[in-house]
Amino acid sequence: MPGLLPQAAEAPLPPVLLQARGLRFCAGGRALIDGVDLTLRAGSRTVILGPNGAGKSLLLRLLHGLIAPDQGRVTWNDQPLSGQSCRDQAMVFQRPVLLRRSVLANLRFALKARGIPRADRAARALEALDRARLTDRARSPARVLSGGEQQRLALAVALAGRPRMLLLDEPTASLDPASTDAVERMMAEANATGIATVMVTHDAGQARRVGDDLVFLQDGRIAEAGPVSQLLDHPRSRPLRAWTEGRLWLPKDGA
Ligand SMILES: Nc1ncnc2c1ncn2[C@@H]1O[C@H](COP(=O)(O)OP(=O)(O)OP(=O)(O)O)[C@@H](O)[C@H]1O
Repeated sequence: MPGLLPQAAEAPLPPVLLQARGLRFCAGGRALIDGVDLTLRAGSRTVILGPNGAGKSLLLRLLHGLIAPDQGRVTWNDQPLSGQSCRDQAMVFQRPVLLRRSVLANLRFALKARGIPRADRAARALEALDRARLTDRARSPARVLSGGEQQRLALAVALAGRPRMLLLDEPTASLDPASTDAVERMMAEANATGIATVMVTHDAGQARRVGDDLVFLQDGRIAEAGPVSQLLDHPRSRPLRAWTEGRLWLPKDGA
C-alpha cells in the first residue's frame, strides 16, 4: 500500500566535476555564448544539440579551457580550470588530431605527455590498442588508417591518460554506422569505468544512445536542458520540435 512501505533511500548524486556559471564569450561585437550555466557530474552522459553556429564547439572549448570566457567562470572540482584539470579532461574532435607517426607511437606520445612513468607506458599502450581494436595495426602509420580507425585511435589516445571527463565534438559526423557503433562502444566502456562524457551531435538517435542529459543550444544560449528522452519526446522550443520530427527548421521560423 502506498505510504506504508519504507521509502528506499535515494542514492546520493555523484560528485560535481565541472561547473559553468554565467558563461559569456564575445567576438566581433557579438555574444556567441551567453548566460550558460552547466553542472556536470562524475560518470554523467551529456549530449549537446543545436543548429549550425549555435555555439556548441565554442562551449566545449570553454569547458576544456582552450578559450577563456569574457564573463562567468568554469570550475573543476570547485577550483578554477588549471593544467591539472585539463589533464583530467580529454577532448576528441570531428577530424582526428594525430601525429604523423605509427599508431603505437601516437599512444606512447600521449602517455608520455600525460606524465605516465616510462615503466607503465608499454602496458598502457597495449591496453589502449586493445580498447580501440587496433592491436594488429600498431605499427601502421596513423595516416593510412581509415577514418573510422583514426577516430578510434584518437579516442584511445584521449582515454590513455585516464581522464575523468571526455569532451567529444561530433566525433562520428563523417563515419558510417559500423564505425559510429565502434566509437559509441568505446564511449560506453569509458562511461562504465566512471568517466563522464559530453558529446556534440546532430543525430537524435545518437543522442538517445549516448546521452542521459541533453542541452539544446540556440544562438549561444541554452534553450532547453533536461533528460534526453523527456526533451526529445516533449520538445518545447520550435527548433527542437522540428528537429525531432525530422523537419527543417530555419532561423526565420522563430523560436
Ligand atoms: N574564435 C572565434 N572568433 C569569432 N567567431 C567565432 C570564433 N569561433 C567561432 N565563432 C563563431 O561562433 C559561432 C558559433 O560557432 P561554433 O563553431 O561554436 O558553432 P557550432 O554550434 O559548433 O556549429 P556547427 O554545428 O556548424 O559545428 C559561429 O558563428 C562561428 O563563426
